[in-house]
Amino acid sequence: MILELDCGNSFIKWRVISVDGTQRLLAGVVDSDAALFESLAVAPGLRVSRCRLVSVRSDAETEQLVARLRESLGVDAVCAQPASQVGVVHNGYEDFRRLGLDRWLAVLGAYHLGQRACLVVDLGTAVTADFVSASGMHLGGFICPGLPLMRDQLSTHTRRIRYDRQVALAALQELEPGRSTAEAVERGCVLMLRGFVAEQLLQAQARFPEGFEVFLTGGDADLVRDVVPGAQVVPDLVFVGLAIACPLS
Ligand SMILES: Nc1ncnc2c1ncn2[C@@H]1O[C@H](COP(=O)(O)OP(=O)(O)O)[C@@H](O)[C@H]1O
Ligand SMILES: CC(C)(COP(=O)(O)O)[C@@H](O)C(=O)NCCC(=O)O
Ligand SMILES: [K+]
Repeated sequence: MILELDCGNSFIKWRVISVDGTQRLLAGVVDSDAALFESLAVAPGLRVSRCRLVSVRSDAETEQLVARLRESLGVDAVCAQPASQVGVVHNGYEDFRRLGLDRWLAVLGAYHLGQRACLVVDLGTAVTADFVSASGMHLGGFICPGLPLMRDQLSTHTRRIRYDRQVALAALQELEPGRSTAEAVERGCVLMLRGFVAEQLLQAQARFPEGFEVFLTGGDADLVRDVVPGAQVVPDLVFVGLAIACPLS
C-alpha cells in the first residue's frame, strides 16, 4: 500500500492507495501530525510499503513528520520537490522554487486530466488560482486569503464581530443579505470567494479564447462550484499531481 499525504497550512489530507495506484483504500483529513498517527494506528488492515508527500509547511515541520513516518511505519517518505518542468508542463514562476508545491502539483494534475488550457483554483487556508496554457506553460497565478483567514481577520481586528461556530455553519444555507453578524460575515466572505473565482473565469476566457478546463479543489471548493457550471471539482487533484511528480517505481 502507498500512503500519500498533502500537508496544507491547516490540514493534512491523507489517503492510502494500492501499489498499482488503481484503488483508493482509505482516506482522511486531520488537523495535526498527532491526529494523523492516531488515524493511521486504528486504520484497519494498513500495511504501508511506500509513502510520498507534499508539504507547504516549514522544512523543519516536514522533516519532523518524515522522521515520525520512518519511526512508526518504517518507510522513507518521498517528498515532492520544486521543478522548473515536469513532462511538457513548465513552471511559470521567475524562481520556480518559490511556487507553492501544492499549486505546482495541482497544475500538473489538472493538465494531466484536462490535456488542454486550464484554470486551477485551490480553496484552502489561502485561495490560489493558476493558469496553464494548452501547450503546458504555467502562466502564473493569484493568491488571496481563504475563508478561514478572512473570518479570523475580521474577528481579530474588530471588537464586536463575535459569533458561534455552529451558527456560522447554519448561516451558509443561503446567501441572502445577512440579518445577524454570523450571517453577514459568513455570507460576505463566501461572496468574496465567489467574486474571486468569477474574476478568474473572466481572465481565463480572455487568455484562452480557444477554450479551457476549470478545476476546483481544496476544502472550500463546494462553496464556489456553481459559479463555474462546467468546472470539475476534484478533491484529490494534488494527489493526482503527486503521483506524476513522485513516481514510486
Ligand atoms: N471536512 C472538513 N475538514 C476540514 N476542513 C474542511 C472540511 N470541509 C470543508 N473544510 C474547509 O476547508 C478548509 C481547509 O481546506 P484545505 O484545502 O484542507 O486547506 P489547507 O490545504 O490550507 O490545509 C477549512 O478551512 C474549511 O473551511
Ligand atoms: C499559497 C499557499 C500558502 C497555499 O497554501 P494552502 O492554502 O494550500 O495551505 C502555498 O501554496 C504557499 O505557501 N505558496 C508559496 C508562495 C507562492 O506560491 O508564491
Ligand atoms: K490553497
